[in-house]
Amino acid sequence: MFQSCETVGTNETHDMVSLGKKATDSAKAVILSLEKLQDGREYSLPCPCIPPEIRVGLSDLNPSSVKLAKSLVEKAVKMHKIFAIQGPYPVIRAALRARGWIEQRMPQQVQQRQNSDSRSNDAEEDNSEETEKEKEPDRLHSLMSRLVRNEMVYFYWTNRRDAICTNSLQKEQIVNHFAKAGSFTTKAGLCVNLRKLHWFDSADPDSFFPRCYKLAARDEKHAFIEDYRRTACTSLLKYVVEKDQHIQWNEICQNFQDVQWQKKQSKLHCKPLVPSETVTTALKVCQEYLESLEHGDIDKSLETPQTLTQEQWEGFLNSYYLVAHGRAQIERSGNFVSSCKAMLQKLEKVCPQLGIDGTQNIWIIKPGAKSRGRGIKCEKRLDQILRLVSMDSTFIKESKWVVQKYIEKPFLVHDTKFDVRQWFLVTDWNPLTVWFYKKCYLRFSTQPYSLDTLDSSVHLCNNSIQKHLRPSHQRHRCIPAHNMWLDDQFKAFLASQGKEALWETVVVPGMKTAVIQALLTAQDLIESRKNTFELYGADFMLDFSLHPWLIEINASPTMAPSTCVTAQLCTAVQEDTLRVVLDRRVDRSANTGDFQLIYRQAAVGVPLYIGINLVVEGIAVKHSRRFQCLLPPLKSSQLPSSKRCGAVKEKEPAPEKDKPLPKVIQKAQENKTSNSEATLSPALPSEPSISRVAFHLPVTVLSVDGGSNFEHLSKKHAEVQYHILDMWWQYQPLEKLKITFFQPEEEE
Ligand SMILES: Nc1ncnc2c1ncn2[C@@H]1O[C@H](COP(=O)(O)OP(=O)(O)OP(=O)(O)O)[C@@H](O)[C@H]1O
Repeated sequence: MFQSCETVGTNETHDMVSLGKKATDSAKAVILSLEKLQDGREYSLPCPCIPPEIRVGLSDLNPSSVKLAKSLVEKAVKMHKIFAIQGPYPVIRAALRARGWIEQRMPQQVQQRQNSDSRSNDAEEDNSEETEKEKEPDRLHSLMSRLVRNEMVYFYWTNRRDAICTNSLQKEQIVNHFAKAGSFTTKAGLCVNLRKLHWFDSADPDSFFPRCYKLAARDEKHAFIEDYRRTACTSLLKYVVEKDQHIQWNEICQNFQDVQWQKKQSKLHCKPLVPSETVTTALKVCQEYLESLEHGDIDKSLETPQTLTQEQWEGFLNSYYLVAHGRAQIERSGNFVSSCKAMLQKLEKVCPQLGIDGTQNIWIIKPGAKSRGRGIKCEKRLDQILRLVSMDSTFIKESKWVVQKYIEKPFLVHDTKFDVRQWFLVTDWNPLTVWFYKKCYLRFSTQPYSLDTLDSSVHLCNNSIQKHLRPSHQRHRCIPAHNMWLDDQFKAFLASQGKEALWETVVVPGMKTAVIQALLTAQDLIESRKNTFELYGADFMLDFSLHPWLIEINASPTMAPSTCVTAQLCTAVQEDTLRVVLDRRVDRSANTGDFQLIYRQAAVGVPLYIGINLVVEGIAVKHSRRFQCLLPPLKSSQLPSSKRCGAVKEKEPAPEKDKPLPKVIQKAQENKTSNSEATLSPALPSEPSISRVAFHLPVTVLSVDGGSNFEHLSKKHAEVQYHILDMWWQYQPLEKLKITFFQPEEEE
């Protein structure tokens, strides 16, 4: 289970020693528990890390072993301790067995399917060696597995949700995947969902998630092109400012008769000159963008010509490429330095991502639902980006490609790029309950960071890519050959730079906030189920000021002990997950290891069910004859006395389609004002008939209190709104929902 490292520095050696010790300790613990087992005092079973000599072999299966197996099975069945695992998770298996659980083997096909699968998690990176070890027969466990083959499984750990049939799950069965998590565990899902953040939090997703577009959607493609062009403008301004600083520095060098500099200068003079209008155009576009953010463009008529025509944009981008990628010079660029600086300062206040943009306008193009760096490419020219996705044959089929702004100025360790793998655990979606792992690890690139090449070996830090590459000779020797660091090693590095405090004040809080915000935006879409939990692996990058940027969230993050770093941390995170989801169920004060509860929503009370499905109360819009309700009316006598009201106006029921519509009381009162309000009191949120509620109100909904996902509320007719109510009720039962209607203009 614990593999040796290719190169281990002092720290790693220490880690391995402690790991080795851990393994021996756990073997000793198992021997002890086996000894206890003989006395019949404690039930605990050997785990796969036990040396073969103490494993129970076939010859050991004498009548007394069989008797022992039977009694253990009997006890496990009585205590509902039967588990099943799909995928290479020896740590989970060992930890469950140590708790007295007995495994029911999953059918062979389910186990095999995992290997051929290529979904959006990165679990397939897991080493086959572990799987081989798993196959090593352990006769006593095999016997017990056979004995429990017809028992109900109480704990499933799989690396894919569809490995088990979730429809037939009993309430008390625990599973490690929620349904519909793709809304934030796929690149396209995260890209789309984070835009809804304003409904849940005042935070701006642009402050922690690099802007991202789904290229297959026409409007998104258009938005991307606009973004690309605007970024070319800001990048040009940055270039002018940085160039000036560079020249100033070179002048200092020149004073010291730096020959190297002179050589470079002469080379530079051979480069083409780009007209200074390129900079004035960029400044103009930026100015207009600033005005549009302040809605200064709102009164412009649609006929007002755009800043640049398509052809002018092409001309501008060509000049920009010559400067930023070809290192051409800009005519009299020195004259624009102060205006470029001033414009960038203004933009900084309103564009939270200006800091991660460099001068090159690089974007990273990712297939929507793949993992381990497959199909990812960095590009810097607009035409190349668009051509890449449109020419790729998979693009036509795969409508989920996303293009994301590349973080051009990451925080580097000894000039090497890295990203951070951070785990978190969700144990409930309603109320949302999130556990953050206190430990994480860094994954380095094998090559020194440079924007002169856009090769994956430099820019993608996935272990599945980097493990095949030989580390560059230029890379600093502090970075180990296995390309990983524990968070503690990074903290030590920060300390050496005088930045130690930033880990606790900037990096960790930033990662926690990003995780919570990503989950909040997905909450309404996830199928919540009690006795379900899910461990996720979020990837972050740090910018030059150590601010974390969320790159993606993986369901079923890899647990492969591929290096000494992952061997240590993946083992720990799996054991701690079981502490949270199993030990804490029976003892609220149980040790949760390195998991820290960081978010728990206030519990949402389920309204008392009083036999009524839905109550609509409120003040009808003026001219209530136009109020049409498609719900079947209740006869007055059917109403509870408190709800009977002379003003109730019963409408013709809508023709029934396939199933009976819910009972609804509609209570409306005439009102003299043109505004109107209605309060809806939902019944049990699980009541399926809620989804049939439909209102046809010729009104515009102005505001909704207590709501969550009301994206479409500005739409004119409330038919759209019933769809929203439908979604909302499923996940967030509220006692009251107040909707303010606006009286529309009278129809002719
Ligand atoms: N916007 C970005 N800016 C800079 N680097 C990025 C960006 N997005 C991704 N990367 C780099 O590319 C790598 C792969 O990206 P990403 O995690 O999105 O892909 P993946 O194939 O799902 O990887 P995994 O399965 O390991 O999570 C990241 O680990 C990171 O090093």
